Amino acid sequence: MTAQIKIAQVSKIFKTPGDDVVALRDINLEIPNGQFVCLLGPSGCGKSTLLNAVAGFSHPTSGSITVDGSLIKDTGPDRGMVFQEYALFPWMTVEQNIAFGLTIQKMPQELIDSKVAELLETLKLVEFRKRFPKDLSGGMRQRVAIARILALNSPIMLMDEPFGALDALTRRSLQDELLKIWQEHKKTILFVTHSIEESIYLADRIIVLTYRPGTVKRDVLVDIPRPRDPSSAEFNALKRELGALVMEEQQRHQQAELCGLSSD
Ligand SMILES: Nc1ncnc2c1ncn2[C@@H]1O[C@H](COP(=O)(O)OP(=O)(O)OP(=O)(O)O)[C@@H](O)[C@H]1O
Repeated sequence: MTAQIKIAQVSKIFKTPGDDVVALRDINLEIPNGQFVCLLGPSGCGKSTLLNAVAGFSHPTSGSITVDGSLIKDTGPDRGMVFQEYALFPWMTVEQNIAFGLTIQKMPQELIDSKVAELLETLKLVEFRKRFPKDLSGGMRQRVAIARILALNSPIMLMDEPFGALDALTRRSLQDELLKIWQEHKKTILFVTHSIEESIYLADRIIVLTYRPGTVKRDVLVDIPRPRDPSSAEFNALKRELGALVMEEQQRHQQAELCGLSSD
């Protein structure tokens, strides 16, 4: 399956009692099939707002988002979302959580069973299949969340800081698994992070956003062969370059907060 996301002149304004918050302004992005794209920027620059608009959870105030030429009006099976907070059903076991979307689609039971068995294998969850989410570590829960999205076979995976709450080792091992899955299943991935290192480790392309309003500050193609070595010179050169860009936005954020405080 193939997909292409086209974001054209997208702006998003949140109306609040005090003020209007311009979260995104005139975002233009074209994401080809199979590209791994990271949205990078400090807190509040609109990363989640943009991802939610692509997911169809909320609508842009102006502009349009299309997938394969069709306007996004709602959520859809072509776009699977993985959140930071492991959105699993607590009353279902691991295998029931993974099977959920397929059951809803009324897939024949033998097909569901074989699909779930394959995903349990891929995500190294076989021995945990009868457990409930509360009896799993954060890393395990996130594996289940990823398996659940893969079960639906969405050509596009939308991921909102999925590894943000994990320790460094678990995070690296899930990043490696995600890269493997992405290469094997040829997904298009839009991945939100505020970790510069994570974005360089994972992405084909990094979109740095400005702080309020969120606009595209830099569109960077990452031309480093995989597997990428975070201690290599080219990795560190890019890290410094992106670090300077993100820092500028971080400072704008702090200044905006200080101005807000002094006007209180
Ligand atoms: N429902 C809402 N109502 C009002 N303002 C909102 C709403 N949702 C987001 N915002 C504002 O829009 C801006 C962008 O928020 P968003 O959550 O997209 O940023 P982010 O880059 O994902 O940040 P973080 O990394 O902290 O999640 C922020 O200033 C935020 O306060």
